[in-house]
Parts: sequence; structure tokens; C-alpha cells
Amino acid sequence: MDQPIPTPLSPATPEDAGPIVLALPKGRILDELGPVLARAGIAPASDYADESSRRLRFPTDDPALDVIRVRSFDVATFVAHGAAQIGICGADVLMEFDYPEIYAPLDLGIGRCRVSVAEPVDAPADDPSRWSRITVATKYPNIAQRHFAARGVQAEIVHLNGAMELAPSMGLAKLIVDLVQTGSTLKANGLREGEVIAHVTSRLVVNRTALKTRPEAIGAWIARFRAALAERDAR
Ligand SMILES: Nc1ncnc2c1ncn2[C@@H]1O[C@H](COP(=O)(O)OP(=O)(O)OP(=O)(O)O)[C@@H](O)[C@H]1O
Ligand SMILES: O=P(O)(O)OC[C@H]1O[C@H](OP(=O)(O)OP(=O)(O)O)[C@H](O)[C@@H]1O
Repeated sequence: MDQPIPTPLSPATPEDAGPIVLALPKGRILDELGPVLARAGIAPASDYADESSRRLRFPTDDPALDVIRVRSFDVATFVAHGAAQIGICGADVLMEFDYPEIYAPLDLGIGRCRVSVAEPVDAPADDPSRWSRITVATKYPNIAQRHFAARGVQAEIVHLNGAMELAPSMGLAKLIVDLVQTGSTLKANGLREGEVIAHVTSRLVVNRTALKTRPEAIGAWIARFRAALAERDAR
């Protein structure tokens, strides 16, 4: 009697698992990333950097690698869940989510900025250690909460997705926690930078399970990015 053909529950070999998926963030990191990707030998078959395109997943000239283009915060989510095996995102995003499934082996040295507390320039000088509660507008609720909790202050978070700088003058919050690079956005909105919570650069991130199940393929990509950075930094 013929044996029934078993339905595969998981791919027999890593090659059967399909191409490795690299999640790239839309926006400013993508602009800075182009030369690093080129040095790493990643040439998307279509124009992944054309943000007017409605396409979100792109083949590359390597059949074993596809690229997806998603929001910066979502890079971490795709990689943490293993939908993408590797990705690139800011350390701010990694700090905010703190996903145990993500391993960040390489600092790409791009997207340099900091996560800082800011307040109105005309705010009276005040000693934060005397506060018990404070309202904070931010798109980083976990970072902000942890920062103030470590100082014994309970932060009431107003969660915004952008334009945090408007919050103090419009009575939404006393402070903001946001990214600062040149400081011009703060200045243009009557704010000044206070404590720097963290310095930020973009990182190569990897799903830990994928690294265990496909160590050669993913290890090879980490090595290619490492070599690309060394070549860039040697110039
Ligand atoms: N002013 C800045 N200077 C340098 N790097 C920055 C700056 N702002 C953001 N970044 C870095 O770029 C990442 C993406 O920021 P960007 O502003 O492009 O996207 P976003 O506006 O947060 O995303 P979305 O449009 O999806 O909400 C941030 O997570 C951070 O690591
Ligand atoms: O210190 P600066 O050089 O002024 O940079 C800081 C600004 O850059 C980021 O905003 P972005 O330009 O990404 O706009 P968005 O928050 O609306 O996405 C950040 O949220 C700040 O608003």
C-alpha cells in the first residue's frame, strides 16, 4: 500500500524557506542607507527608494534576498515576529520596543540624533527631582516612562505620532520627549533641549530564531554589511 505523503509543516532545508527578507525603513534613513546597501551588494531589481511607488516588496538581483519598505517603527515589529529576518532601524525604535527576539549586531553610524527631553524656553527653572508627576507628549511612551520612573517621577503620557513640539504651547503636556539632531525644530517652536536620554544611530537588526535556523545565510549578510561599513569607513 502506498504511504501517504506527509504534508510538510516546516521547510525541509533552509533554502526551501524562501528568500531572506530585509526590512528597510521609509524616510530619512533610507536616503542615507543607499551607499551602504550598494557596498553590501544589494541591488533591488526595481526602485525600492522611489517612495511614490505603491509597491512594498521588491525582489533584488539576488534571488535569495527580497526587500520590503515599511515604517521605521514597523521594521522592528516585522523582524521581531520573524516576518522579515533582517532589517535596519534606529536605536530609538529598539529602545522603545525592547523586543527580546531582536539581536542588533551592527551600528551603521547613520541616522545620528538623540532622544531628549525638551521644555518651553520660558519655563521657570525647576528641579525635576521635586516633581511627583509630569505630563509628557511623545511617540516614545516606554522610553519616556522608564526615564522619568528612574527619577521617581510618574509620567502621564500623551501619545502623539508627530508634531510633539506643539504640545507644550497648546496645553497638551508640560514636556516632550523627542528626537533632536540640529535642534532647529525645537528652536522654531519655542522649546529648548533638556536632558539627553540616549544617543541614536541606525542598526542592522536580526531575528534571533532566524539566526539559529538559517545561520549561514544570515551570518553571510551580517558579514557583508560589516565589510561594507569597514570599506566605507576606510575611505
Ligand atoms: N532629525 C533626525 N536626524 C537624524 N536621524 C533621525 C532624525 N529624525 C529621525 N531620525 C532617525 O530616523 C528614524 C526614522 O525617522 P523618520 O523621521 O524618517 O520617520 P518617522 O517620521 O518617525 O516615521 P513615520 O513617517 O513612519 O512616522 C528614527 O527612528 C531615527 O532613528
Ligand atoms: O533637531 P532637528 O534637526 O530639527 O531634527 C528633529 C526633528 O526630526 C524629526 O522629525 P522629522 O523631520 O522626521 O519629522 P516627523 O517627526 O514629522 O516625521 C524629529 O521628530 C524632530 O521633529
